[in-house]
Amino acid sequence: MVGAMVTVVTHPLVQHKLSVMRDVRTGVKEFRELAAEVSVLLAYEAMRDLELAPQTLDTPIQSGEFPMLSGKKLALVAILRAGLVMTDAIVGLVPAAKVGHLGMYRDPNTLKPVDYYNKLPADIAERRVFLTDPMLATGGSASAAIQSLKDAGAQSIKLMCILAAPEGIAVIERDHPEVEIVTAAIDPRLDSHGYIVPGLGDAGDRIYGTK
Ligand SMILES: O=P(O)(O)OC[C@H]1O[C@H](OP(=O)(O)OP(=O)(O)O)[C@H](O)[C@@H]1O
Ligand SMILES: O=c1cc[nH]c(=O)[nH]1
Ligand SMILES: [Mg+2]
Repeated sequence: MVGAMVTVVTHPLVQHKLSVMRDVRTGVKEFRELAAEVSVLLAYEAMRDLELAPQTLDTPIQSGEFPMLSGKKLALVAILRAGLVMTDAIVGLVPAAKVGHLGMYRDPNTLKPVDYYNKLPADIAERRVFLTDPMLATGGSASAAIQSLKDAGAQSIKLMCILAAPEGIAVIERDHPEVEIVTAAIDPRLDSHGYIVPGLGDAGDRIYGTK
């Protein structure tokens, strides 16, 4: 734990995979696969507090009471494009989750997020929401996405990212202090173009090969 609301997943597998993602020599296919693997490992931590309730069932040997997921249902929401690789991977762990999409790109001049799509589960107010975006840089995109979720009625939101900058964390803590952040690492700073330093480059471009 760094601040009260930020969890850095320091597991060696996560840290190793993130370092390979950072490597400029890592190609699109491997980068995308690693992003998916890291996302599942982040979800393992982000979902640590899911509720369990005992259920009676029969094993082939004997009946008994065993813990099963209970409580609020889940929603995974991707900030497009790059968050999509994360929800696609995590939904394999929690197949009953509904998946929402928020289309948003960062204007390269103003660094402000531009909305272009919003499709969320109709019952999002009743679900625990895990919002995904690999990069939390200035925090503008994630903060706007969280606001869209709140406007749609979401009550419980966790933000999952692969890499965060202190500036982005500060914006989320300022705008949405109740939102927990789960990340694989916090890098020292942003550059003058709003890129995380040392970072891993442009996540969307590295996932989809668009540069
Ligand atoms: O914290 P911020 O300063 O808002 O920056 C982070 C955003 O920038 C990237 O998306 P981008 O705008 O490149 O869109 P893309 O995913 O479609 O490539 C990234 O995936 C985040 O959504
Ligand atoms: O470093 C950064 C910052 C924003 N978006 C990215 O994809 N990478
Ligand atoms: Mg991008």
